[in-house]
Amino acid sequence: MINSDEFFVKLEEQIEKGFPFVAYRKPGIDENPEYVKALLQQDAATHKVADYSESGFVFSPFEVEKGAFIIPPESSEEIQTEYYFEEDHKDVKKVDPPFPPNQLRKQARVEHEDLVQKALDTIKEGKLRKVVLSRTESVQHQLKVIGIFKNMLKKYNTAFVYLWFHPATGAWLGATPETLLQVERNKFRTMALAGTQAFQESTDVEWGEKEKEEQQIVTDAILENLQELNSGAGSIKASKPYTSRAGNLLHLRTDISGTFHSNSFNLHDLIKALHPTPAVCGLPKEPAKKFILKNEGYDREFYTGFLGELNLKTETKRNSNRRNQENQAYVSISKQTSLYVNLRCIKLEAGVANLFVGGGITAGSNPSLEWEETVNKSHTMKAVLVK
Ligand SMILES: C=C(O[C@H]1C=CC=C(C(=O)O)[C@@H]1O)C(=O)O
Repeated sequence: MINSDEFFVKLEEQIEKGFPFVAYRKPGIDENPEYVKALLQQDAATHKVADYSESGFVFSPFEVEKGAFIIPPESSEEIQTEYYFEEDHKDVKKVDPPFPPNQLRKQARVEHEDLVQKALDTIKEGKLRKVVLSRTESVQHQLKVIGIFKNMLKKYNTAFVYLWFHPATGAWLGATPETLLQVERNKFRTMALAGTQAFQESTDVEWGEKEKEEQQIVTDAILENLQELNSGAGSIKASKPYTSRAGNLLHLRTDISGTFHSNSFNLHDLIKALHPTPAVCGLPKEPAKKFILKNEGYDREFYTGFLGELNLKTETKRNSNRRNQENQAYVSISKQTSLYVNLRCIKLEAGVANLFVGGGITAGSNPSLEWEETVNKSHTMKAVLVK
């Protein structure tokens, strides 16, 4: 454990040297949200994932076939610090930087609404049931990359918060509420997260039919894909859908977990079965992906890809006996995979932050409400770009 000033200086030094690194904090109060970890690669080499038997921190684009990056622990220094979430930072201010100019915003609105309308027409023709459509927005920012990362850590304690830097990808940051996959031995967990409304003081809210359906499509598709993969072996459980908060937003969420018989378990197959879920792509998967690539009109790059620890050896210290006066601790070492969907993310370029926002379109969608939803989602990122 090093102090946080030293930790952030080390990240800055990596950027100066042009060496890849990732710094991140996992979500959840019971999983020590105050620990921020980093893997600092000791050279500028590019490592790519071949078959997911590798170990390290993986960073995959939406189109996995373009190749996922990995930072391997054996070429990296691992550091850790404590950095606290600040209660008084948790309200997400509606920050609206004066950029892009109004004219461009109007144009962006028209373009997004036209795109949604095109999806609605395709849904009506029966070619798609759901498609997730997104856009990117460029915003000027006053803070340096480390300052933006600190803001994310302070504001979003229930998200997976990260800063990734690689000379081949540039700097990406995010605070994502969505787990793609967690695996320990032959147990796994995932979630179906979809449906959005603005948070207004309470998580005890009603959901419309459109949001319920949009989320149910994600749950059903995940369960179906997992069952096919598992061919009846082991068990898969799903919770009831419930409301989950992510900054200034609320989503509908179903937790899914299961076990595989160890001999039928292959991490790569599991990832292929899940990514991209209809929470970021659509249903049926292939036509939805084609629609996105053909019509969105920009390259998603790493937005709606996934990232996180892959087969990473993790030490957990536990007290062997709480009443033991000597407070003896034992260390258990396990291989962990914790992957998250890259949502609510920013790609930083000199002076400009590119934000990525999208939403699920089904037969019940309304183009202007879909635009509003992307605007609401953009506040998650805009709020960390200012002092
Ligand atoms: C695609 C995004 O969110 C997904 C995750 C949660 C809720 C969503 C929705 O309500 O449409 C999206 O499926 C995004 O934030 O850019």
